[in-house]
Amino acid sequence: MIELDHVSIHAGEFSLSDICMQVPRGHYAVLMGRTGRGKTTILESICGLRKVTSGRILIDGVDVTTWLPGDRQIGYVPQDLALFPTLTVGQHLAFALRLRKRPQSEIDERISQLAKVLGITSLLGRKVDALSGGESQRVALGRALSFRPAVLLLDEPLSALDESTRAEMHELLKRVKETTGVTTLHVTHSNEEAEVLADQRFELHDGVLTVA
Ligand SMILES: Nc1ncnc2c1ncn2[C@@H]1O[C@H](COP(=O)(O)OP(=O)(O)OP(=O)(O)O)[C@@H](O)[C@H]1O
Repeated sequence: MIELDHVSIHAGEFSLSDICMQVPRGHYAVLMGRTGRGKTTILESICGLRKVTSGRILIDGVDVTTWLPGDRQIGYVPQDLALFPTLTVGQHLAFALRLRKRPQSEIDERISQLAKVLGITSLLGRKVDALSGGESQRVALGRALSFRPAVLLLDEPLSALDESTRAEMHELLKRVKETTGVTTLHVTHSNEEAEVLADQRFELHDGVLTVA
């Protein structure tokens, strides 16, 4: 479960006040709203990349407001993906598990399982710089899911893709939702995406978050 309890956030001149949100465990929620309204700011606060000035953030009932990002068990796919140019696809899938000092046999098994689910087995040895947009999205999603996070945050993951790749990614995200049951918050501008994927829809307008 993701819970924002009367959260306020300041970023330079921009601020959000008294934001409340609840995404029950296993739900797939989308967050919509016009550009510059603070959707990314909310995701960054949930994963700990941005401090909140008041209120609490809870993950599965635990108050993580002051926790470091790495301790929150959150998988995050940022808008620009932030792939590592010097690492291969396989090393991206292994990254979070190596940080957590998981045994090599477990890492190998997880890489092979994830690559199969994401359809990127043939890319495992490739560097990421020459991947297509859809392939890069799959790698970023794999890196975020690798350590079986409690929560997955997706920031406009499909906006740069062509229509048929987007449709493939919708199917993939639906499969991830069904097979992992990970609680997901997905920022999008696409009504179609919301219709295909969402159990729950939030809209952010002029600093007010509403359930649509
Ligand atoms: N570090 C910062 N300093 C000053 N202003 C900031 C900072 N970070 C974000 N902002 C401002 O906060 C506002 C909200 O930005 P944010 O990226 O959260 O919006 P968004 O709803 O995700 O937009 P988009 O749909 O275009 O991605 C914007 O006006 C942005 O310029």
